[in-house]
Amino acid sequence: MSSLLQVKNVTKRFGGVVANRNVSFTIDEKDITGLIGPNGAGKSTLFNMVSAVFPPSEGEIWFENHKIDSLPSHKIAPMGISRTFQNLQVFKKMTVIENVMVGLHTRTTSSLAAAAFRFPRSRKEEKFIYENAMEVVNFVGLEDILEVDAGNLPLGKLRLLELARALATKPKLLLLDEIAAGLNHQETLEMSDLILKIRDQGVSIFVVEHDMDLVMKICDKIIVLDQGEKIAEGTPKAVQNNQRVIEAYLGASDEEELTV
Ligand SMILES: Nc1ncnc2c1ncn2[C@@H]1O[C@H](COP(=O)(O)OP(=O)(O)OP(=O)(O)O)[C@@H](O)[C@H]1O
Repeated sequence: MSSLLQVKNVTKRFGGVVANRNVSFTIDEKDITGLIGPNGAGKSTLFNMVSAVFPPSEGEIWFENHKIDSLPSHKIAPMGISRTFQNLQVFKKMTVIENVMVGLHTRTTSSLAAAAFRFPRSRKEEKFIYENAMEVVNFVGLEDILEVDAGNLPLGKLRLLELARALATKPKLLLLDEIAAGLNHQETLEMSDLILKIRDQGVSIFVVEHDMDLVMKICDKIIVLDQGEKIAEGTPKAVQNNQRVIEAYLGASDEEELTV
């Protein structure tokens, strides 16, 4: 199996705070890779660097044959990297289908102005965008609420909409930022199945997640951070039995649990 993404000796400093120190790992094709660690371990910082929210202070990030660590986020989306946000980036006054269609504009060439004036070329693009949006809406199971405003949706449906928006650009690498946060048990199970279904379509997935049940169930490989450093990497079982990992979680707050 070849690696799709390589994180090489990445360090991130915020002033005097070292949020990540010398972290290296790879994400392999068609794998689900999880990123876990106690509060403040540096998960969000690492995730944000992989999705080009900000660059590392030191080290490199490679996607396929491209060095992406100093690219802006709008440049990595067309390369095939897409992410969801824990704090949901949906437009509340737009319908479900409109939200997904807006997400697809990054992949088309006409400007928004051209789309607004409905030039012939943009009409063709609009059809393309609509059909692609419908495909992902069906895939995540939101087809019955196409015309409902996002602002009227419960959290479970909003998380599916956020996922649909990220999937619409047909990523090779999908980054999921706490996609199960706030979901009930049944919704979390459905989300796990959906993530596995996405992987079965050939997409590599990188998840940062507090829900250990979900992580242990779906991940092929887990990276564990503690105080900014990678302390373990391996299968869910290996990581769960790793002494350093157990100690890191035992030293963490009561909210954090490694057991499943
Ligand atoms: N913009 C920033 N400026 C200064 N310090 C930061 C910034 N972002 C993160 N940090 C610090 O970097 C460290 C790692 O934070 P980070 O949010 O990446 O951890 P985390 O594992 O995602 O935590 P949590 O599970 O609580 O979300 C923390 O000490 C945090 O206070």
